[in-house]
Amino acid sequence: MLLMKDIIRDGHPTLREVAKEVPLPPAPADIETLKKMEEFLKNSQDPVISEKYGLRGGVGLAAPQINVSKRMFSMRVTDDKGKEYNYSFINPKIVSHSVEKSYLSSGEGCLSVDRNIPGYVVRHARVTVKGYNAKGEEIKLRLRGLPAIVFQHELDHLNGVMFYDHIDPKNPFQLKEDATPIEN
Ligand SMILES: CC(C)(C)[C@H](NC(=O)Nc1cc(F)cc(F)c1)C(=O)N(CC(=O)NO)CC1CCCC1
Ligand SMILES: [Zn+2]
Repeated sequence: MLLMKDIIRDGHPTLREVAKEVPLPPAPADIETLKKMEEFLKNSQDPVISEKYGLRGGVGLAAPQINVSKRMFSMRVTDDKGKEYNYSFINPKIVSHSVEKSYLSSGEGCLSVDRNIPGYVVRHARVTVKGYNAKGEEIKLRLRGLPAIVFQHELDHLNGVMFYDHIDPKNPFQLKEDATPIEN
């Protein structure tokens, strides 16, 4: 099982690489990697297992964070209506997005960043996304709220972008046009 020691931290060059497209249908090794990422998120959200192994409660994990520079990530998050989004994406893309913006009112963190970085990360409020699952089937979803934020945060990792790249150090809590806060 993946542990926190398997997650590379800010400063590791892989986090700044543009990850490579995954050939389809996915190879067994890639499917195995995705399964381990899904398992990590599940374990990290389990009160007993996360406590026993010291896992931070993760809602998303991108392959570059375990030093695999490939375009895939897993997300495991519930929206404000209690709908679960447990998806692993291979070669994910945003195909369209809203003009409106939103942000986590508590700011963002990252499993690969061991310090608090205050500030708002303004993202698209709604995104239409597509990718492939571990079976190589196309997935197309419309996301909003926390699932939309998680998708965009994980996609950034595939492009070598960290959440704090979006924060203006001179005015970290500045809000461009009326962005909608997502409370958590
Ligand atoms: C880094 C950590 C704080 C563990 C973060 N968890 C998180 O934000 N949980 C959360 C947020 C809510 F808004 C409501 C709720 F119920 C739980 C996380 O997993 N990630 C994943 C990550 O680092 N992926 O690379 C960071 C999140 C920041 C915004 C989206 C993902
Ligand atoms: Zn992250």
